Amino acid sequence: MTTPTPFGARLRAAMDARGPLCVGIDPHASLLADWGLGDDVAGLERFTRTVVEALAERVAVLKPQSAFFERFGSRGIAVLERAVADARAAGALVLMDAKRGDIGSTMAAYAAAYLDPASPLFSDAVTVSPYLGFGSLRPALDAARAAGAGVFVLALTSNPEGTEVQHAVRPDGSTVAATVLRALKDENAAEAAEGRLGSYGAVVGATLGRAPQEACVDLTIDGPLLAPGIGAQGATPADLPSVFGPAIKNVVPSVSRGVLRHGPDAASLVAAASRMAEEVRAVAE
Ligand SMILES: O=C(O)c1cc(=O)[nH]c(=O)n1[C@@H]1O[C@H](COP(=O)(O)O)[C@@H](O)[C@H]1O
Repeated sequence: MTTPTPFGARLRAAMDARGPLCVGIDPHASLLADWGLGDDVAGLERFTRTVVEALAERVAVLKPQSAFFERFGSRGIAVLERAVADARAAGALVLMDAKRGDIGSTMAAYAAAYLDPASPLFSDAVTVSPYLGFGSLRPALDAARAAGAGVFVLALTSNPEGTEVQHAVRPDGSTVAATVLRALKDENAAEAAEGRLGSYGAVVGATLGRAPQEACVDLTIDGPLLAPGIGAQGATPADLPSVFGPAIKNVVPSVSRGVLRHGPDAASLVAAASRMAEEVRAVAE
């Protein structure tokens, strides 16, 4: 059996070739309505197919938000499966935004769902939540390594409520977020030693302003940093340097509604993503 190319290396190649932008596929009911589509499986299917056809050959990463598919039950999941396969076939990396988190034995089942190449929902990477303890994520971390896939762990999220958990201080004086980031750096050590981007990423909101730099949060995890919050949540690409400092070279800026609101016209979606990619390029260089 051949060893799969690690996710971090595949992501770096995609970022170099296409720019680092991630576009989220978040079929909100309000967006379906704005696009003239029904809030039903047919509308979901049309919305998703339009986004994948417009962007999967262009952007580095597409990030379907599982919740918007789950709300339609098994037929929604079928649309999600198809989107994952079509997007990957067109050359985009698929980051499944599922934010799973559970005890280790259940996490193993989530890993089987998203990180086992035999699964219909197998994705290049998945988002997970570390709030049952970073160690509970071990089955996902191990499954990702075996499959050449990646894991993005919530560290400093874009929403204002996140601070009550993430900024909590542990008995050793470090914050919960810093502990998560340090654990990710350890996971990435082997790939970093070979000079490669690690496969274990952190989620750090683009909305945080200078807070991480002022608090001296160490974002040098040797892996990718997913930065959601651009667009509808108020952040812009121009905010990225002050949030991330020198770690900006590993940032994957993520936008959903800020691009999706330009649909349903495919050319308008492409133009919106291109504008965003250009703004990102201007600040990341
Ligand atoms: O993991 C995520 O993608 C994520 C983490 C975070 O801290 N904040 C955040 O907004 N997200 C997701 O990123 C997307 C943001 O969507 P927009 O606000 O429309 O760009 C949603 O799918 C959120 O679930």
